[in-house]
Amino acid sequence: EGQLSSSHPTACKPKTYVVFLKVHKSASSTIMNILFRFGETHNLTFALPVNGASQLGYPNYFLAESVEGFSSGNMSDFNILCHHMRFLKAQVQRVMPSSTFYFSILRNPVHLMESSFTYYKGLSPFARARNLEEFLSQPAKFYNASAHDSHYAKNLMTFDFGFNHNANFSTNHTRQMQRNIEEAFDLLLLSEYFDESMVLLKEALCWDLDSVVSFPLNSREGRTRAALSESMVAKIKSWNRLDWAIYTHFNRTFWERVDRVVGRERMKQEVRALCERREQLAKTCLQGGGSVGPPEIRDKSLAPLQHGQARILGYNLKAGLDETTGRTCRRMVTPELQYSSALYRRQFPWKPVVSISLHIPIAGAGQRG
Ligand SMILES: Nc1ncnc2c1ncn2[C@@H]1O[C@H](COP(=O)(O)OS(=O)(=O)O)[C@@H](OP(=O)(O)O)[C@H]1O
Repeated sequence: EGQLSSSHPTACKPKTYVVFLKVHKSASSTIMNILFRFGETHNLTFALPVNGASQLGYPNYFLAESVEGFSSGNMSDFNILCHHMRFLKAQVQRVMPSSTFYFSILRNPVHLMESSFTYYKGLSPFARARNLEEFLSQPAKFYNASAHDSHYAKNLMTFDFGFNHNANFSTNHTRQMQRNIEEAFDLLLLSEYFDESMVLLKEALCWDLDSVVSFPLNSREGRTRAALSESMVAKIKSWNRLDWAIYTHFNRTFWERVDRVVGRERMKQEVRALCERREQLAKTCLQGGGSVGPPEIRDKSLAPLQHGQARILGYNLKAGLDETTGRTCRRMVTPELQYSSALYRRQFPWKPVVSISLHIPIAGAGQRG
């Protein structure tokens, strides 16, 4: 256990009321794992989707009633809300206390869309396009703005934050969105600067380094990643103009915050410490020290959901770990659906778990929770 903990004395008090808007395809599953572990090890209560579902009513707007225990009034003190939702603050505030810390993460829309295309290839906007290049050459041929799953193909971040992903671009409109997000959230992170983001997060939450160390989850194998030409990059930016405006704005405020809160020099040191800790844990926990493709995953309870044309990597744990180390390591590599079900069983042992439902809609099958 000594090998696994590194605690620093701190003057602040760790925050334990947290909302994380889990924006799709933005490293959000890795952050969710961090929150799951912190909540589980500190005995906190999660605002989990009703009936053990994997999302909070998505793609419909979030409703307090989609949280298990809320309607019945059996449960009134929720600490962490972090499953996929379409954000609606007024509803979230019905569940969470006013002192709650709100944060989310953004990703460069170019990479986000490339990831989304591969992962959601079966959905209606993408199903008929042979590849992303073909989709981008004639989006109008494939994209129907009123399709129930259209947001996966356009301005996905805008949609997840609760705005209209098909709205026309105007500077006024994007300013308004940025302002609304700024008012609703205490911290916006960036997937491209994941480690710097974790440093900002631990500072803001007053958590220690070990609480924010993670292994990347939900990562695709390199060969399912499409190369993007300059012209494709330009097309993705203009197709996702609202997302681009949000991303560039919060990219700027991110670095302003780094300068204000941490400073570049200390940031470098903190990131180094985080990387060292991750490498140390990888050596301790992981067979081969890193991720493996789906067929190589031996323990099927640790296999991540495979979807669309993406091949999602997973991990094998080293054999012979002692009990405490094994438990810590296992938590770090447990995929979202399995971990979420385990938390549901822990919180509602008397309720039957219906099934581990897919967290993505199937084309033509309507909306799923
Ligand atoms: N630590 C870290 N740093 C940077 N990027 C990371 C990290 N962890 C996960 N990822 C990448 O995030 C993508 C998956 O995002 P999500 O987990 O949000 O997807 S999902 O919407 O919940 O299915 C997925 O992107 P793609 O591989 O491009 O598909 C992951 O590789």
